[in-house]
Amino acid sequence: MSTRTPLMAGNWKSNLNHHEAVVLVQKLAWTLSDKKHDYAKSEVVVVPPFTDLRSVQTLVDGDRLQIRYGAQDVSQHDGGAYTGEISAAMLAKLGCSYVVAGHSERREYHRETDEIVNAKTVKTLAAGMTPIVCVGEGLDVRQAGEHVGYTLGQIDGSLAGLAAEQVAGLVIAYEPVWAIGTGEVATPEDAQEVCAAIRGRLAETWGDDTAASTRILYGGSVKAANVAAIMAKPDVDGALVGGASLQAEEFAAIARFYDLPDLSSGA
Ligand SMILES: O=C[C@H](O)COP(=O)(O)O
Repeated sequence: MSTRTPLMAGNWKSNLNHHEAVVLVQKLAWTLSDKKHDYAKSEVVVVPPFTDLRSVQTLVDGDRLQIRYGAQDVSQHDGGAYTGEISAAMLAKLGCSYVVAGHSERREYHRETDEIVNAKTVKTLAAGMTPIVCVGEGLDVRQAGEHVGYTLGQIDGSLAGLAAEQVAGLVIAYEPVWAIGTGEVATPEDAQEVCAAIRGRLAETWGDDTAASTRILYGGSVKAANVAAIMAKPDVDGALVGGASLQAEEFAAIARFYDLPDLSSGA
């Protein structure tokens, strides 16, 4: 039986100022508390913009919330003369538990290569935080039937040179680009196919024990209405949620996937 604690991470992207961030985290915490959310059944993480992190830290620490938080990106450099960059040490000091590395929007709009994602992953680990390394194919690759090989190539490049214990502790998010923000959700079988292939590649490269420990998330138009069916798949350990994480009730329901019916089975 899997010992991987499910993880629900809400990537707010470039949404919500620091006042709005406080309101959303308060509502989320209250909703989860009201429903007696079991954090052992799913870990809940918010990933706000950099400008919100200090406010979220103050709220989480002050109210001793069990919600964790992370950053959407990190510099590949240690600090110094890199205007606009935020170093891993700065994020660790703010109490971040997680850092997203190589989200498809960074890969596409900021030309982040696997080498850059690898450097960011290494910096995140060195600073004592957990990387959420994103991979996933675009529509053209999917239509060509090359989605598995393409995604495994991103895994090889993004995780190159890491030790087995580092890979065991990090998180991978499989996000098919064609399903992000489009309302077009991959089927649970689509998600399982690629997540299982990723776990297989981890086993080949770092061994079975490592592969059994690494958490693999699915991302792309996840909502309360579809999360239970996706989470029923054996190699899917959680979700990286975009739009639906901006609404406290909806994200709380996603976090509580274990109480939702799996609508795909007709339940
Ligand atoms: O990081 C989150 C993903 O890009 C998914 O976004 P979405 O849930 O809005 O499709």
